[in-house]
Parts: sequence; structure tokens; C-alpha cells
Amino acid sequence: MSVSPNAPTLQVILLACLCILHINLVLPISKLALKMETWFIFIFTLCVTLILKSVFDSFISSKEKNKKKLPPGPFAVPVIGSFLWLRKSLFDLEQVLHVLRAKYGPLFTLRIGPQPVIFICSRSLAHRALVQHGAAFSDRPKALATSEILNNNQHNISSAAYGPTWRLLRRNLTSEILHPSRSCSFSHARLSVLNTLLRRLLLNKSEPVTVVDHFQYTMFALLVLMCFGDKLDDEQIKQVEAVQRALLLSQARFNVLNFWPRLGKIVFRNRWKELIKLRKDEEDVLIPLIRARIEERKRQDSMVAYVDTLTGLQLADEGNRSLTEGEMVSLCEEFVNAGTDTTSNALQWIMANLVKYPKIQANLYKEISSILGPPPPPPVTSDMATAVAKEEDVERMPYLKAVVLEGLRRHPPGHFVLPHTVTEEVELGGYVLPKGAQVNFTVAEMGWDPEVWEDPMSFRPERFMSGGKEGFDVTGNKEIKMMPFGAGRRICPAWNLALLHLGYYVANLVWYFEWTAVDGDDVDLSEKLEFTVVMKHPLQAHLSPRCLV
Ligand code: HEM
Repeated sequence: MSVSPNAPTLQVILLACLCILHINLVLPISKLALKMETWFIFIFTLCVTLILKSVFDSFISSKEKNKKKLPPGPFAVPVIGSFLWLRKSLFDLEQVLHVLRAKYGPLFTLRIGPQPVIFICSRSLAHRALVQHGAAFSDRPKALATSEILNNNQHNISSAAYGPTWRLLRRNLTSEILHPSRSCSFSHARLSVLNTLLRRLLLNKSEPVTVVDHFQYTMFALLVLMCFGDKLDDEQIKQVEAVQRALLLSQARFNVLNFWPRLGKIVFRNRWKELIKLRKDEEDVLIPLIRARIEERKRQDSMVAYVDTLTGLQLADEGNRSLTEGEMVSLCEEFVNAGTDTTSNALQWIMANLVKYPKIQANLYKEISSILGPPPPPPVTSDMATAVAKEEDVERMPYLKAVVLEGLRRHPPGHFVLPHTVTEEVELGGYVLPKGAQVNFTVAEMGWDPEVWEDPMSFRPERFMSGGKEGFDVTGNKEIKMMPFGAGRRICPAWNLALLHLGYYVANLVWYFEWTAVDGDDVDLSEKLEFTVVMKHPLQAHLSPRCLV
């Protein structure tokens, strides 16, 4: 995507110039110098040509040299650098990246692995890359050996290369399950999971309540119901959860297998077998659920679930074949995992801030009760509470939306996006990113930029209250001010669903309960890096039902 003509084009221009020069300058001179020998004219022309060529050559090569300049970065020892990188997660490097940004500026390179890894830390460069030159920045790196097993050779949305398969899978998700018109299809699932959550919180024997596991289970159960249909019982959901957790928690242990996969399979034979077994356990649990769902759908036309949308897909670039059961497992796994830790952690961060700042909680409660009235008692029996803040109520609560957005700005669940790669050589910020280079973006830092956000580290939902009728554009299409969901073509396809879920659960949790801090506890907002960025000291709070009858 370079804007300057390439070297061969310039060579052609140069030859054309020389011909013109020869005809216009050298021939008339030669006519004037009638007595001159032909050999002299020939040498004269040749000299002028050579001088001009060398001037052009030096012009081109200095341009080429500049053009080839990678963003600056520290020196890294080949192989050893790659090995160290594979042993670390991206999150471990956050501190290092901070130092590198101060030294090299908002665009720098880490030389690790066969391709350079480039970090983009400025909002405007991120916008230029992801939105203005989206097509060039939307590929993903080739999957590592262990990921290939888990995502079936890049047959899921997040790991698929930028091409027809990715487009098909992503469009299927956004036009079916995530289509705004489908939102109310899942109201029943949302309500049923909310009831489970309220009961779990009420029946909790220990006081104060540590909420993180309850939030995680809630988000997981909801996505499982959206994926496999809402007939699944608690036992089945727990089975799915067990295999998914086992895989997630052991992923760091498998990183070393990616350093030199062929050797890794021999040296770390048992670890490799462990990975294969975990994948098989997952298939043993998910494939029967997929088959059962397909059968059920034949019998009755119930609510659409994600699995239903997968059965009719044809992979055009692979001989128009249907998805295999293994590929469906990878897609279902992605659906439930992509939204569980991200949403449940965002929920925990938001509730932690509402406990820490009772005034903000009181303002929020005021807004909720002004729309819904006073809350009923929370459900303790198996009767379903139906008096809840519904999806359409949440839409009418601007302060609630502001609280959710402020939570995502201040505590984005991911401090980076998933790695991108560039599809062709591109210029950015005066440097050149070669084809295949890996690119990442410092998501958290962008949302903390003091140029945009006054006093960025404090929690102030009011900053989102002045967005006018349109509201705040979280997609960053016009300008990136924060990017908790990424931006451009690879932006989280479920950003709308995630905002709805956060608004829905925060509204109900605050309507039913007053949340207060443990005596003498100042709610510690320190972070810890896991699959997402979590609270180092999980939130504990006293929950008092607002209506006791
Ligand atoms: C608060 C909740 C969530 C946050 C903060 C979040 C954030 C993100 C981010 C940062 C990315 C990477 C974007 C990039 O690589 O440029 C992403 C990708 C993705 N997310 Fe989410 N996400 C959330 C919820 C969900 C949910 C609920 C689902 C599914 C139901 C989901 C499905 C996906 C998928 C499939 C991708 C890959 C997109 C692609 O590569 O084209 N996410 N998300």
C-alpha cells in the first residue's frame, strides 16, 4: 500500500527520460557540431546517460532505504528471543512495553520469531491502521501448533485468516445470533440465568459474598443456552464448564510445545498427549450436545441457537463442503469462551466501582427505580422472578449506559486485542510494516489517554453523559477514544450483545440489592493478569435486599 512508485516503474521512467534527452538535447548539438566524429557523440551521450542514471539510482535507493525502515525497537538475540517470548504471555510484557513506548515512541518493533512484532500505542495510528487501512491490517498470524489442535486448523472466527472462511463464519454470527432482531429471542434464557444468579447470591452461606464465580457461571450458562438451546439443565452446563475450564487453565503449560513443535512432540511427549486428551474430552461433551440439538430442531421449530446456524454453512473455498463436527466444536467453544471471562470480569469491575463509590451506586439506583419503581423481594424459591429490568428498560437508562462504558474504559477486560498480521507491505507513521508482520495495540493505555480523558484513572461515568442523542461511539469508527472491543473489521462482533448483557445484569443487581463494602475495606482495584485482566483481590461485598417482604 505504499504511495511512492516502486523501483521498476522508476527505471522505466528513467529510460524514457534518457531517450527524450537524447533526441532533444544530444541530436541538435550533434547537428551543430557538424565536424564532430560519430564516436565523440556516442561517448558524450553515454557519459550524460551514466551521470543521470547514477543520480536517479541514488535518489531511488535513498527512497527505498527510507521506505524499508521498520519502526524502531530493541535488539533481540535470534532464537533465544523467540524462546523467551513463547514462555511469556503477552500480558507479562505489559511493563516492558511501557518502557519501550517511552523510549521509542508510539510505534515500535520487537524482533521475536520469524516476523517482527509491532506495537501501536497511539489512538490516531490505531485508527489509521484498523479503520482507514482495515483490509491490510485484518489478517491473523498462522496458528501455533497447539492452537491448531484447539481451533481445528483456524476454523473459527477469531483465528481464521482474513478471507472467505472468516467472512462466512463472522457473517453467520452477526446476521443470525447477534442480529438486533434476535435479541429478544434470548430474553427467556437471560431471565432464567438472572434468577439463578439472584438465588445463588441470596443463598450464599458466607457473608460477605465473593461474587466472581457467580458472575462467571452466569455469563457462561447464558452463552451455553444461546449456543445449544435453552433446554440444557444445570448438570449439562456444568459438564461443559468443566471441560472448558480445564482447557483454559492449562493453556499456559502448552506454550513450550510451540517453540519447535516437531521436537516438542518428542521431548514433551506427555504434555502433548495431555493436550490431545483435553481436546478429546471437550469433543466427547460437546458433540452429543450438537447432535441432540440438531435432532431437536428437526422435531420442533424452537428458538434459534448458534448450533442451528452452523449446520447449513458451506465452505466455498474448500469445495463447498459443510463444517465437520470437530469444526462445530471449535466454533461453539469460541462462542462460549469469548464472552464468558470478558463479560463476567467487566461485570465484576463495574460492581467493584459501585461498591467503592456508593454515591455513584445511589445515582444509578435512583435512575433504575425512577423507571421501574421500587423493587420486589428477590426470588428465594424456585419461582421465577419476572419483575426485572428488561432489555427495553435498560435501553432507557442513560446513566446505566455511562456506568458500563466507564467500566470498560477504566478496566478493559483485555489490555491488548488478538494479534493481527498485515496482508501486504504498508506504510504507517513514517515507517514500513512488512507483509506478514504481527501487529498489536495497547488497548488499556488508549482508554487512559489524558489528552482525551480528564483525570483518566478515576471512575467518573458522567464523562459519558454528554454524548448527545447518538451516544458514545464505542466502535471508534470516526475516531478512537478507547477500544475495549478493538476497532475495524476484526472488532468484537458481539460488542452490542456484551453491552446489553452488562447493562441488564448491572441494572438488576443494583435494583434488587444495595451493595456495600466489607467493614474497613477500601475495595482494592489492583489488577492481575489471567486469561483477561482480573481483580487481584476478587470483589467481596455485603448484599442487602432493598425490599425485605
Ligand atoms: C465485555 C465483553 C467483551 C469484550 C471486552 C470483548 C473484546 C474483544 C476484543 C478486544 C476482541 C479482539 C478484536 C481484535 O482482534 O481486533 C474480540 C474479538 C472477538 N470476540 Fe469479543 N469481547 C467481549 C464479548 C464477546 C462475546 C459475548 C462474544 C460472543 C458471543 C465475543 C466474540 C468474539 C469473537 C468471535 C471475536 C473474534 C472476531 C474476529 O476475529 O473477527 N466477544 N472481542
